Amino acid sequence: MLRSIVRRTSTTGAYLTRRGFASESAPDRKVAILGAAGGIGQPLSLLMKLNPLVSQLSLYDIAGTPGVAADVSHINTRSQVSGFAGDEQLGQALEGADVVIIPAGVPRKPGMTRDDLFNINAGIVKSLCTAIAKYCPHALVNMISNPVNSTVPIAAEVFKKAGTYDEKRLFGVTTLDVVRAKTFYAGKAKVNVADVIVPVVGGHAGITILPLFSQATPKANLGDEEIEALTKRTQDGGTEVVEAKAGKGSATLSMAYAGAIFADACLKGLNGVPDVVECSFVQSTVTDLPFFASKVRLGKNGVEEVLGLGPLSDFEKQGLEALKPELKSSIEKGIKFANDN
Ligand SMILES: NC(=O)c1ccc[n+]([C@@H]2O[C@H](COP(=O)([O-])OP(=O)(O)OC[C@H]3O[C@@H](n4cnc5c(N)ncnc54)[C@H](O)[C@@H]3O)[C@@H](O)[C@H]2O)c1
Ligand SMILES: O=C(O)C[C@H](O)C(=O)O
Repeated sequence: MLRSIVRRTSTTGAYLTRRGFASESAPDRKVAILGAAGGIGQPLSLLMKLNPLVSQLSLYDIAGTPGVAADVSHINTRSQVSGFAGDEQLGQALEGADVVIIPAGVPRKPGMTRDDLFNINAGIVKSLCTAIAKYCPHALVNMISNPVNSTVPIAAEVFKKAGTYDEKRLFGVTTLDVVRAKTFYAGKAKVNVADVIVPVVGGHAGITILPLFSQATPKANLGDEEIEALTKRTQDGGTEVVEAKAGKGSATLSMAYAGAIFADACLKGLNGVPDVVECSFVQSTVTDLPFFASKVRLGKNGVEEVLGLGPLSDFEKQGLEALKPELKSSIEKGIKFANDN
């Protein structure tokens, strides 16, 4: 009976009734956002408040979250919103969370690399992950804070030390690379952007971002130079925004969108929706590197399957070999930091 009036939408993953309201049958899910008062955190809080799969939305930052939470809480959607500020409230913010999204930390200014953020963000991520291990060790962790190529290995080491590490539950969010690759490809190939699928593999910084345009659909007859330009633009997408913002930070709105897409996919997987596949930077055996971004099938326990790369063009094969040394050293830097500090 319930089945006949409830449908799952493929675009939002929402459980909707015929009238479009969130169904009571969607299980309760708590989502916590750490860094919720920031440039990404605020629009991401808004987008997660709009997601009918969320029943409890917990907004944490060092300051400013009571205001963000009061504001967002007036939106007439399913979730109950709470704001938490300061160290002493972090435990409460995390307790019982199914998904924790982390956009906490400093963003780039023009002229900086993501690795230049390491000194500040590594410590922030380490302390937040220590609290996750204590208060919600089974949550799926969506790491947005840069440099993702190092912050994910830091998180893994923190969880290992705490005895809570489960490689199926830790994700570096690389969805913005996919979002950009889709947009830029659609523009060049003159196809409907809503139809475009492009995997992006590797990591999340410069040349470690490797879009696989040879696998893009709908197919288009783009020449080598066009593919090279699209690849470079995708790799430099973050820098394009940093420069345009001229000192006022990096991508926030497109990142909030991408973060909301990825968190929604995690929630769908937890809820048992089949065939939920997104690219993410995860523990991996796809290459000889311990962490690598590729397509991942999401399920009730997080990562259900890390999918392989599929056939690569010669240009992509070269890109794959070229990215490995940088990605390896960023991973090692994260592991070393977590073990030395
Ligand atoms: N993965 C990606 O694709 C991607 C995309 C864009 C930005 N980022 C990264 O996301 C991070 C945040 O970017 P932003 O533009 O939102 O920055 P922001 O400075 O606007 O916001 C960061 C927020 O984190 C908070 N914060 C700092 N320390 C904290 C702590 N210990 N606990 C909780 N919150 C804390 C700050 O108070 C602030 O509100 C940066 O590291 C940026 O490089 C990643
Ligand atoms: O570029 C940045 O510093 C932020 C983020 O990683 C992005 O890709 O936009």
